[in-house]
Amino acid sequence: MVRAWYMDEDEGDQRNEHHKNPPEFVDIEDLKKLTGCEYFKLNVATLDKDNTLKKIKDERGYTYEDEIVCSKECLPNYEDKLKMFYTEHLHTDEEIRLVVEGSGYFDVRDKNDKWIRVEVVPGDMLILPGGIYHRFTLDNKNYIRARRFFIGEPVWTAYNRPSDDMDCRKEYLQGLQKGKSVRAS
Ligand SMILES: CSCCC(=O)/C(O)=C/O
Ligand SMILES: [Fe+2]
Repeated sequence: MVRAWYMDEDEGDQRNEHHKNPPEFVDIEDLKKLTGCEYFKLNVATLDKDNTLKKIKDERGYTYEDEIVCSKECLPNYEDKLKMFYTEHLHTDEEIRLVVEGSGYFDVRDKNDKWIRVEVVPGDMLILPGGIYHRFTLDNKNYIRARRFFIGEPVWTAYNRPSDDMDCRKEYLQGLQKGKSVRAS
């Protein structure tokens, strides 16, 4: 099962786990309520043979798909990209990632603006709603390979915080208050 926890305030190495003392874990139902993030566990070995991924894609309208590899060797402008990923930002649309190899951390702000760290490993499909403030970092193993999905033509634009006046941000916050799942704007 995916692991998620509230982060400490330590400014040290972003690739460490950053647990509070004592650790405060967040289960998947609470993650959804607190952030609007959705999660599916898939079997990487049978991904293209079983119907689970296809069903999710069809139901959610994901028509675009590609793959990203984050490693020194494979990611052009590696250092700059990683800095960009770890700068708090939002997107107008969902950010959908399915990890197929390696691992990393997505940090998402909860409804009280606290950081929750979500550890992603192979088989984890994490869906961040449009309008949520978040960031991503590799862990100490420095490698992740993930499939990215999108509804229609992909838009990767990141809007750094503060972007509170954006419609997608306002809609996200309204949806969160009503306890609704928030999707793309
Ligand atoms: C594992 S995917 C790399 C991170 C990324 O694509 C992104 O947009 C972070 O916000
Ligand atoms: Fe992002």
